[in-house]
Amino acid sequence: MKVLISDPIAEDGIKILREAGLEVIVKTGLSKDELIEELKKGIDAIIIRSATKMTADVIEAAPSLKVIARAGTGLDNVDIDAANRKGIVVMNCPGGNTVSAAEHTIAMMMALARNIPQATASMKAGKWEKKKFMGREVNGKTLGVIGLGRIGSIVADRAKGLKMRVIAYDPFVNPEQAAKMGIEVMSLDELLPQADFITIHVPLTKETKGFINKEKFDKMKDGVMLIHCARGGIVNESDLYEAMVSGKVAGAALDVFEQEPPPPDYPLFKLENFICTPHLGASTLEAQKNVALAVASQVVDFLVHGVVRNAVNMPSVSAELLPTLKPYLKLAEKLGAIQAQLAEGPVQEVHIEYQGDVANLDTKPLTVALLKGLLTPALREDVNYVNAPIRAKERGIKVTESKVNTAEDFLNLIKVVVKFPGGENLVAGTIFGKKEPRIVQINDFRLDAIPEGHMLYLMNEDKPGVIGQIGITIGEHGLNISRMHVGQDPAQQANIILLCVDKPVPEDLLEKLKTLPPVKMVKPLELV
Ligand SMILES: NC(=O)C1=CN([C@@H]2O[C@H](COP(=O)(O)OP(=O)(O)OC[C@H]3O[C@@H](n4cnc5c(N)ncnc54)[C@H](O)[C@@H]3O)[C@@H](O)[C@H]2O)C=CC1
Ligand SMILES: O=C(O)CCC(=O)C(=O)O
Repeated sequence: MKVLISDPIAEDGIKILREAGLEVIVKTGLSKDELIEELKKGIDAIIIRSATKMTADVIEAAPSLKVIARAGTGLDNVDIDAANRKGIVVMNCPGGNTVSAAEHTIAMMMALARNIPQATASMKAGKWEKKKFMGREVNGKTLGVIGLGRIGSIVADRAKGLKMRVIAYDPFVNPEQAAKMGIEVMSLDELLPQADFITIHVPLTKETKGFINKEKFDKMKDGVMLIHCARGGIVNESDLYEAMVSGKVAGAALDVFEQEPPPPDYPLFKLENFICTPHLGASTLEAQKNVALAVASQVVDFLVHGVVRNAVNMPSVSAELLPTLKPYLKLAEKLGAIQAQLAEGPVQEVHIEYQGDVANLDTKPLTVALLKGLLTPALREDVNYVNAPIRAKERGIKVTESKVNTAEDFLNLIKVVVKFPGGENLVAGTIFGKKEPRIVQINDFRLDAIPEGHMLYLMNEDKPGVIGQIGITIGEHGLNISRMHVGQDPAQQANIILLCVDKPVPEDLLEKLKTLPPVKMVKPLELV
């Protein structure tokens, strides 16, 4: 078995791979064509960090590749859909570099506040510009943390040690749990004008791409300082440039960039109050040792022992059980994803009831798949089929399960109740035939819906002409409806409609649908 290491990892990891009898080829800094050539030489596993881009065409061109392993967290450089199509396992090792990334953030904040990089450059140029580099204390200042996950929480903890007031925006965290850490969770609109320093720790997703833009800079306090060590693309860098030139932002520290490395004429390089590092958040001896050891032992477990750990696209189930569990795993993950997208606030409790045939199976992997579906909209690649229960626990989500031998009107049923502040939702699904997942209940509404692709969930008054009105509005926005499921609740004189559409639902269509008088509620659901 051959392992290609295409980005530098610590020697300790390479040693583990060799000791397990694997042939290790270390070739870093490859161009795309060189990478494809290497992969064609019978490579079974590739170990990458952030520089190697595993795009669809690279993955397609790799004839024997079985696993893509990320020595670190972020998987935005891997086309997971392309890996799924080829049955390639994608794994990462989240957690190993968390402390390093958090410490780097604090280092950037202090360097920014005290002009350390600029003063170093000035002294090395033979100057002594004591007056020029007047700094600021962080003591007593407000730090706004956007994304209170693993890294954000450690940054918050360290900032409290520096006697800062810490406020946070993260719609998926439990505010009570954050309050125990002395962190006040609030809306972004409340956070932006209050923070003296803002630090970003969200993953790069469809929702967070370009998230920190002109509109957000305009709402920030005058003279705010921004630290960004999460992922390039979250901050709109040309809007940041404008905000710095105008003086709105007094200083910015970036570790990650829209383009890595940035082009030589990169505008932000021209600004004195801009400091930067070349994606060094995880570059410590400790983090690199942690992730190299973790990634190497995961690759050995997979190639030598057939055990999958920390995969983002495959659950850990034995080969014999997998065919029976597979349809239920898919259903459970979709139920979790629907619940996440319907919840009107951070999820606090999940109760899963397995009924009928499915109650007689090992339901542990199903609960894990469900939690993965539930947490993926918030955590993306940072949640996988192994760590989903831990991540749910970390976020203070109470998970309970029960089993019943009979399944109401079905042979099998998975019923999920999710509670969030001020409400709860029930979603139930079944497997029709041997493998077809169906959603059969949402709250009081009975229906029969195939959960897949881009969907729209609407609740409307049950009266003539409404469905036509909705259909016309969707058509006017250029979307094609491929399937429609209607559920009725005569008691409430209301319908729910689940529509499958051919592309993601644009914001303006959602806004337009909300203005139709019979429409009581509308939500997009992504079940790709
Ligand atoms: N600079 C570097 O070398 C490193 C960078 N990273 C980056 O840091 C990111 C964060 O890492 P972790 O803290 O381990 O991830 P995490 O998954 O523990 O935390 C991310 C947090 O962001 C929140 N979130 C998601 N979408 C949001 C939104 N739209 N608005 C507000 N909050 C949102 C989630 O609820 C979660 O609490 C990673 O995704 C990775 O891109 C990670 C390691 C090293
Ligand atoms: O491997 C690195 O240097 C970057 C780490 C990182 O960004 C991650 O783990 O998401």
